[in-house]
Amino acid sequence: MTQSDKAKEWGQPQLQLDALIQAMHDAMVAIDLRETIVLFNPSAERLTGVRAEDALGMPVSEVIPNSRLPHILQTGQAEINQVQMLHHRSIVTNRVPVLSPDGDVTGAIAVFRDTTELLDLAAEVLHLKEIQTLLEAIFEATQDAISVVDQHGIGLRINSEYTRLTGLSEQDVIGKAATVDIAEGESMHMRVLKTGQPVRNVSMKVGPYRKDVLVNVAPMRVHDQLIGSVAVIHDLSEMRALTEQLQRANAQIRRLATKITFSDIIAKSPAMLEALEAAKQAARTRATVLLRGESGCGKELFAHAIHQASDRVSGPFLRVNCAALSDSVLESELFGYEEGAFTGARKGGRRGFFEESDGGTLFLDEIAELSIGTQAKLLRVLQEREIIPVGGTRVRHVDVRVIAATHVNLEKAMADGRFREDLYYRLHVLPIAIPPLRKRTQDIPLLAFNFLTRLNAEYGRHVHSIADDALARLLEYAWPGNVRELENVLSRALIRMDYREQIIELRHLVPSLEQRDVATDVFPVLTDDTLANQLKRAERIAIENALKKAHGNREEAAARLGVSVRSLYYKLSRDQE
Ligand SMILES: Nc1ncnc2c1ncn2[C@@H]1O[C@H](COP(=O)(O)OP(=O)(O)OP(=O)(O)O)[C@@H](O)[C@H]1O
Repeated sequence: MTQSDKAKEWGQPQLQLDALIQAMHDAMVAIDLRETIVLFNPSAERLTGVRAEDALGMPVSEVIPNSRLPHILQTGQAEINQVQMLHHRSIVTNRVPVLSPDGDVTGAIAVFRDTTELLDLAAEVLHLKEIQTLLEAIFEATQDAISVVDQHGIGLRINSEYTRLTGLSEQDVIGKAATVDIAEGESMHMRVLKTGQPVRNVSMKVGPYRKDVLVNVAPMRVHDQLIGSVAVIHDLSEMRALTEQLQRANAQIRRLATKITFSDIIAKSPAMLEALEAAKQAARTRATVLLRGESGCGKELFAHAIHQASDRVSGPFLRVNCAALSDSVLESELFGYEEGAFTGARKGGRRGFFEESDGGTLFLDEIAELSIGTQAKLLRVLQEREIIPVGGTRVRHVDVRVIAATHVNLEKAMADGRFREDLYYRLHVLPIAIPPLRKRTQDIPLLAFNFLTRLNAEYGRHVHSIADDALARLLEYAWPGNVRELENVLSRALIRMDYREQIIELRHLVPSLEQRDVATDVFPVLTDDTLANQLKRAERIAIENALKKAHGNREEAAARLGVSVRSLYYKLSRDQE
């Protein structure tokens, strides 16, 4: 047969129909009125496992017992989309009668397809949906921020932790380039998409708040094809804050463990040298000492040094913060209690701080916080050198040197009736005033370099100097938190610095010094003082703020304050006294 003969033959409808039936993915079985199989296509062979030559001419009930085709012959009614089992496979069948042009039933035909694969697929989709729900839950529940981009570096997904950390919402990130969240550093998503390799623990700054973070990014692949990358971002500032706290606590422990002596107290200013001299003299006596000075100016340091230089050095040194405990607890802590003093579980007596420090020194910090009742008891101990434990009657003799400290204006507290006059005079035998740091700026460079030496050792750094403008800022700042604040500011500056930097610049200090706004500055210094002093301090804070806004330019600061430059210079020099 020639090609054109074949083409002609193919033009006949019957041949086309046959070819179609043979090639169909659906199985087809047809019977005549005698219920004999007259059509059995290859898909029917595949589904039933019966060869066409064995099926054709056979009664359908013998080949496919549940075909229901004889029933169709009888009823002449079609059955559409019937689900049934065939050799353990699930199939869907359409059964229709074959009608003559007159409408008589001349046979029946069944078209059926295997739906097992479809059902398996449906189950798989369901399983995938479950996995997706699970992943979504993990995605949102994790405490790490996550961002996902596609193979072109376009943002696909972020979780809510990402928004909390970076301050960027879905609107800012989804559909945008992977670089949108970078404040400092290279986009790790882009690097991973370029190299196909994961990156680990890269530090950078992200978002409008320039959050310090540590980033891990991994490529996402499906069948070896890179389809994007996923980044897990850890908040480094929280970690740093915790590390900082830990280091400070460790430093504090080390300081407590090492004995502090007068040589550890850094002093250059005449006011401080005078206070130091007074403390050295006090150490030679057994008299009660009262240390006065603002918070963080070194009162505890002085107390330690006095004890170390005294003849009680081999005895214990104990500190009680009178502000930290409630009145009743404080009394039993100070004077101890005897068995039965408390009902319930706290049975058995206990020695108080006075007994514990027998032969040594008891440092009573924040003495102005004692209630009037406890003040009376303390006065008795100071006068009689005797204590009576809470709930007890037996008097015990104690040999304790008391060093008291306060940042409160005791004269005013006395005038207000909050501090006993007799106790005031009893404590005031040897008062030592430790000046606030702003009154002794001469000490600042020396203190700063000493702290740097210690902090370098603590943080493994090599910071050796402070830039001129940074030092100038340290000198003009008001230091409401005194030496403790200076120590903290330097410590934060070191943490803020890059590991390679060795000089403290103004920018390393600015955030710490500017974080304190007027309100927090005013409160610690404006309490318990004369009106003149309070006004002076308020004025100083106003000047400080104006200088801050004028970036240290005194002419501009004077203009802002509406005073002459001369008058500003005068006020500044008066504050340095
Ligand atoms: N002259 C100084 N030389 C070296 N370090 C100092 C000096 N003054 C204070 N410091 C340090 O500053 C910090 C605060 O000092 P300290 O605890 O003695 O202050 P304080 O007046 O007792 O504070 P508070 O009233 O808040 O308890 C400490 O770490 C201390 O070592």
